[in-house]
Amino acid sequence: MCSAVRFVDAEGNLYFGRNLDWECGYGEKIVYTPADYAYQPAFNAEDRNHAVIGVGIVVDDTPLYFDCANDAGLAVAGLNFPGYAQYAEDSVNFTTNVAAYEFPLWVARSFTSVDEVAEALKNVTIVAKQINDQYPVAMLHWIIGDATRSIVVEYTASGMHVYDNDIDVMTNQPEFPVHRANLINYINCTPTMVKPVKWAGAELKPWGAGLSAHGLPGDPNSMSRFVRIAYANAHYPDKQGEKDNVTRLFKTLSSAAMIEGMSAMADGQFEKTMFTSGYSAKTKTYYMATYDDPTIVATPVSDFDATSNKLQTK
Ligand SMILES: C[C@H](CCC(=O)NCCS(=O)(=O)O)[C@H]1CC[C@H]2[C@@H]3[C@H](O)C[C@@H]4C[C@H](O)CC[C@]4(C)[C@H]3C[C@H](O)[C@]12C
Repeated sequence: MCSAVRFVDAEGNLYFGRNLDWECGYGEKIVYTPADYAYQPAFNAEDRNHAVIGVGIVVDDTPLYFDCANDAGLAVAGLNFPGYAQYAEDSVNFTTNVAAYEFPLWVARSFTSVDEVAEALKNVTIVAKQINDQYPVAMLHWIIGDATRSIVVEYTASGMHVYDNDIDVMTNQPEFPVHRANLINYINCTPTMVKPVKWAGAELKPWGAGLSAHGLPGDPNSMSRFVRIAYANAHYPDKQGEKDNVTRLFKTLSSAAMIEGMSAMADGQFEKTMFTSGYSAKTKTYYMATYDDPTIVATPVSDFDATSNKLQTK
């Protein structure tokens, strides 16, 4: 399972992050793609050369991002969507064809805003092409955010779907509209302190804080995590400054984190939050903490050589 969130600080700067929940890692690191890197799109997409930073692996000199952001403050994350995602088997004439493995890179290299991405996606085919035989096509959907808004991109048997994401979170299956509609089941949940009530002759007093959110789902399944992280994100008070907003990012994501032992996958292995990562557009910094080391490591874009044309990792 994975969960993602977007919000802005009191000055309107984007913060965007995700949990990567899986049974194992892929050797992922912070990967920096400088503007002058010679990106060769898999098909006919053009490269508009934004510098990109994010979490991923490098395969055949190509950055395969799990999540990333660019110098314009546009961020994207891929989350599992098996059973629903269905990409085109081959490229389609007169459309921009993008391989699923390069989708986050293509988004972050090419655009400066969510509006621009949404416009371009009207004529995009996402193709089920592998980068090589070692890596199967990952069946994903994506959340894309900037300082103004976020969208969810789902490519299914019925083609491309781009949803306005007015709740600014995402998890896994099912489709975004089902998650969004399911929130209505929880609109009774509020963060207010419950007042004592009288039932017959009895005065019933709350145990303490939190009772007004009774019914908020606590389990790790995707729909429950969506509700929980949406609730956390919607009610977190606005914060000033980098430190408090990075705290907000990691605390909000921790509300949907997977703890080893709570949830086994089909192969019997437990899922856990392998890492939590996120981007601050205010300071152009990528942050990351892993399951085994919760220390949040900050990697500013300025740590890399922007004048080089080589991929750089940390
Ligand atoms: C496993 C990750 C998704 C985690 C997630 O959503 N888990 C949910 C579990 S569940 O189904 O809901 O149970 C996804 C997110 C990004 C994916 C990676 C990126 O797409 C980049 C490459 C793409 C290649 O095609 C495959 C390897 C890969 C390196 C992918 C491996 C894996 O599929 C990743 C790491």
